[in-house]
Amino acid sequence: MTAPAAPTISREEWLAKAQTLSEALPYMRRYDGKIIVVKYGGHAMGNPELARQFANDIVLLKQVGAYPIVVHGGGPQIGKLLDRLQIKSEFIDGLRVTDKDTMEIAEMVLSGSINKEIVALINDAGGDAIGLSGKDDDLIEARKATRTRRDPDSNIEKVIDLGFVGEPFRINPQILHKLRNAGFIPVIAPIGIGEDGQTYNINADTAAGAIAAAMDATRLLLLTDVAGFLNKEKELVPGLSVSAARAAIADGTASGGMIPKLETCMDAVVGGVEGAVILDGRVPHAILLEIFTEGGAGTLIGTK
Ligand SMILES: Nc1ncnc2c1ncn2[C@@H]1O[C@H](COP(=O)(O)OP(=O)(O)O)[C@@H](O)[C@H]1O
Ligand SMILES: CC(=O)N[C@@H](CCC(=O)OP(=O)(O)O)C(=O)O
Repeated sequence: MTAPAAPTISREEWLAKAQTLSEALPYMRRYDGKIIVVKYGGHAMGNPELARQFANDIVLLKQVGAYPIVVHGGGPQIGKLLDRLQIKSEFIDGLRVTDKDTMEIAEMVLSGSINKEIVALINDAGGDAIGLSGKDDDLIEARKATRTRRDPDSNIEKVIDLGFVGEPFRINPQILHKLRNAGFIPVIAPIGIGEDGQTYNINADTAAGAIAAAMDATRLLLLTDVAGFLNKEKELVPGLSVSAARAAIADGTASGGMIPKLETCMDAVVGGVEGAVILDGRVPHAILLEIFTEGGAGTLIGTK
């Protein structure tokens, strides 16, 4: 693709910007050579201006020497198409129960329209983005995920069938290293491939966490539509230990989509990622605020 035409700027305007840029540069070198996995949630994608800023920020990370990898969701967009087709959808612990028809729609939406929309946005911002799903070069090998529930009457633990919901069991990151060396920004749809060739629908947070751990990422950022993890009083919690995150799931403070987010962050930091952060994709330049400022943004899940 040809690079977008660069706008022109007057000498005076440029001098003002250059001053700010040269002052900001030392802070921006902080992630030089580091891998940052950014999960871009379906809810965070709604606003075109914020989407354009998101793409600019990803390109900026690349330009200051980091290797950004985007893993995207698209839950609301899958939901809309299912509604139009009058296919009912149910969530258990934040996971969409996925039958054969739902799997087909989820793959079309994730690997098709959404993946290409994000690729185009990043390319428009001047990056070299390339779209992949977990099927490309067997990037995400998955197997069937299950959840259990304790029956309150019998007190017996029952297995719940989620259909074609997958969980990653092996990441083959070679393609991501090759793309890094070639200067590309990967944009990954959370679709997995089973050993038997079955297609699996993977929660995008889970997919991002598995990629971050396999790539030894420095940061995993989960962009969503809330300020971060909120406590019972609905206040933002800036930092959470792994044990506190586990307790929040057990006592119900975290519910729905927050459950896979916290599970992902816990797995990522235990798996060696330095910091995993849940942050508000509705805030302008949320990624840059988190990456470059001392206090960061959102909720940081750490090992302590
Ligand atoms: N303790 C909590 N703090 C913040 N959000 C929570 C909490 N518990 C449940 N949630 C829900 O989790 C949602 C985020 O998950 P989800 O809808 O899956 O986002 P995304 O599409 O960005 O992945 C929030 O919008 C909120 O409704
Ligand atoms: C198994 C499962 O729940 N898969 C998700 C995949 C997309 C996703 O996770 O999108 P968000 O991050 O925007 O919610 C789904 O079908 O909605």
